[in-house]
Amino acid sequence: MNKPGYPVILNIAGLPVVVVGGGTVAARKVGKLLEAGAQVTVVSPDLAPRLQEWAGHGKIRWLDKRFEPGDIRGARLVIAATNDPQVNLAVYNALEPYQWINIVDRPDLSDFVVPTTLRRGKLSISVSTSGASPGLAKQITAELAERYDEVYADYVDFLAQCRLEILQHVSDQQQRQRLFAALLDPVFLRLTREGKQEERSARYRRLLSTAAGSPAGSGAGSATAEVEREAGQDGDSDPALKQSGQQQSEEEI
Ligand SMILES: C[C@@]1(CC(=O)O)C2=NC(=C\c3[nH]c(c(CCC(=O)O)c3CC(=O)O)Cc3[nH]c(c(CC(=O)O)c3CCC(=O)O)/C=C3\N/C(=C\2)[C@@H](CCC(=O)O)[C@]3(C)CC(=O)O)/[C@H]1CCC(=O)O
Ligand SMILES: NC(=O)c1ccc[n+]([C@@H]2O[C@H](COP(=O)([O-])OP(=O)(O)OC[C@H]3O[C@@H](n4cnc5c(N)ncnc54)[C@H](O)[C@@H]3O)[C@@H](O)[C@H]2O)c1
Repeated sequence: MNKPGYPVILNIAGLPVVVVGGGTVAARKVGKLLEAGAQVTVVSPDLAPRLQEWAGHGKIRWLDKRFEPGDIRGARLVIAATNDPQVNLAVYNALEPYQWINIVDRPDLSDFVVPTTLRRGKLSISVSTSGASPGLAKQITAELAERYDEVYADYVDFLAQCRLEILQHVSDQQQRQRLFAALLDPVFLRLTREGKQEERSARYRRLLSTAAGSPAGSGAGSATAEVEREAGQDGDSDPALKQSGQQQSEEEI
């Protein structure tokens, strides 16, 4: 890869992936593939302990043999992860045009490289140096792990739920954008961190009722009321918010 590449999150669930090699690096790649729900086959005359465990539990298919070109037939993704550059090159040469390959010792020939990824529920933070320094990518991810801690999993679920409700029930575009921006007020993260889910929810309802009351929101008023009815809560409208119609900072709310 000479260019920075095109970052994506692949939906690989249920699709066949072949990993050639059964060492430490192969085990790391397989771990991420299993998290994504891929159907993994490992081709190798031996397996690292984690791979042995997965094979023992039927989580991966193991072909106990040295690589041959027919082993990658039908795979959507292929990972060449042996410690023998000639074998890795042989895997590359066996590819069909529709197959995408990651060669762990040849980023220059690879169709894709794997970033480090920090996961917090639905939040994924991936870091890549495009092969320049995988160690640095790992270090930066460790720093981000402190800043974006486990609380973010619940916080992102909350944002997703609110966003879905707003998309379903608020038809006015400007009104939606204002609500989405207001949802990102740090107060919602703080309340999540403090375990105050009820207060968080009340504030969200207040935000909705404010939107319903503001002049720009008049077109969305009934829809917003519908969201509140469904949630079984009254909108506790906040006059300060109603007046400004702007996103409020944590101090202002
Ligand atoms: C991010 C991560 C994801 C993963 O593998 O899941 C990943 N490498 C990780 C760790 C790591 N890799 C290496 C070290 C030792 C320190 C060092 O050398 O820096 C460490 C650190 C450690 O292990 O602690 C050595 C290394 N890596 C590559 C080569 C070959 C070469 O460069 O030619 C060599 C030299 C081998 C040799 O000695 O000859 C190549 C690749 N490694 C990549 C990904 C891709 C580019 C990623 C990017 O920069 O964006 C790329 C191009 C291809 C690919 O594998 O996709 C994972 C972090 C997992 C985590 O978060 O824990
Ligand atoms: N991309 C990365 O993140 C990264 C990190 C470190 C090292 N590396 C590179 O990855 C290579 C593998 O590292 P490792 O620590 O997993 O090595 P390892 O020695 O632990 O494992 C190598 C595996 O390849 C298998 N193998 C060898 N020949 C084979 C063949 N013909 N067919 C099938 N399987 C075969 C071995 O049986 C073994 O299971 C290293 O040589 C290095 O070049 C890449």
